[in-house]
Amino acid sequence: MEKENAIEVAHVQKRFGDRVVVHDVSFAVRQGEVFGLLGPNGAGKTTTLKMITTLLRQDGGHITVNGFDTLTQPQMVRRQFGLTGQTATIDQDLTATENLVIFARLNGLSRSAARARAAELLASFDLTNAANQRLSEFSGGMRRRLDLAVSLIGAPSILFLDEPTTGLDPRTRAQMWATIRDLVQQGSTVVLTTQYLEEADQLADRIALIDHGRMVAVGTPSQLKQQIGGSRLSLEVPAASWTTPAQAVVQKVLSGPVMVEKRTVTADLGPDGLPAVNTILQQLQAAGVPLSNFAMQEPSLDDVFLRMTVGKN
Ligand SMILES: Nc1ncnc2c1ncn2[C@@H]1O[C@H](COP(=O)(O)OP(=O)(O)OP(=O)(O)O)[C@@H](O)[C@H]1O
Repeated sequence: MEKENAIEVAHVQKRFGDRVVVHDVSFAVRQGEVFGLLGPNGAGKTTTLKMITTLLRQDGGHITVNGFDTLTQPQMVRRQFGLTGQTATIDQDLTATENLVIFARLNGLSRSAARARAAELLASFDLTNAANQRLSEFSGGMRRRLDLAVSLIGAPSILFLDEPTTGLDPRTRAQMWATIRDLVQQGSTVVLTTQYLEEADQLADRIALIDHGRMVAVGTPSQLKQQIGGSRLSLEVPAASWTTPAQAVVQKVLSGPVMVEKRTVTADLGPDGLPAVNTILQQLQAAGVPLSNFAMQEPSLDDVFLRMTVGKN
């Protein structure tokens, strides 16, 4: 059976004064997936997230979260999710346990249930040893993990992570990724915004690419990569004199442009893919063109990002 979408955003628009910062954006987030909102600075990611989480009202279009409308049922919508990126709401002078207990009590848990939930979350975020440490003594990575723990107190089915690993070192970032993957394994739906393409590539099942308030593309990381031309073929010949015959063979098989730089011939494979590579290799052999190196490279999300977005004016 087809699962209901966790979030539906339909033709949403947002203006600040006369300036339209989100134009007719539509997408759906499926239950249990990690959905990445990606785009350059000022693209409208945070504004979109704020509308979904009822912190801002859209000027046009509809948004539902687990079937509840953000404009007419905002309280029901708020019960569906946890939100991180709100470290400001955490008290620096209190310990990790005290902070978690306060949030758990605010979520309606009894004193003993709140303490139990705090201990459970500290354990799952590897913070048990820091349970009685004040947050002012926490490192950036520990704080980020506690922030995520706080957002999970109410066991939400949807989690919004606004740039969850900005400013973290590579090891701590990898730990956060593992934590997020665990949450998804347990059935959570995650929407994350990120500036890190690698993060989107690592975590997101699907990505919406936003630029200047418009949706530029939506799809799995590999669909987005294919949209900008599929894999790239790169052939290196042992001497510069071989580049012309090698280029001629590649040009005969592929329709797009073939580039030559020193002893290397490169071209986008386009939709022809592997069969074209086979033909090229056979024809090179038949023409007696030797190769010193051969590579096929998938475009990176960086390539997608750079080709599909313009960024700030
Ligand atoms: N309250 C506001 N009033 C006026 N303009 C705003 C307001 N909030 C955001 N904007 C503008 O809307 C545009 C989109 O901002 P938004 O914060 O959604 O972008 P973003 O994609 O999250 O960018 P970043 O990656 O830099 O966080 C920006 O040009 C921003 O200056």
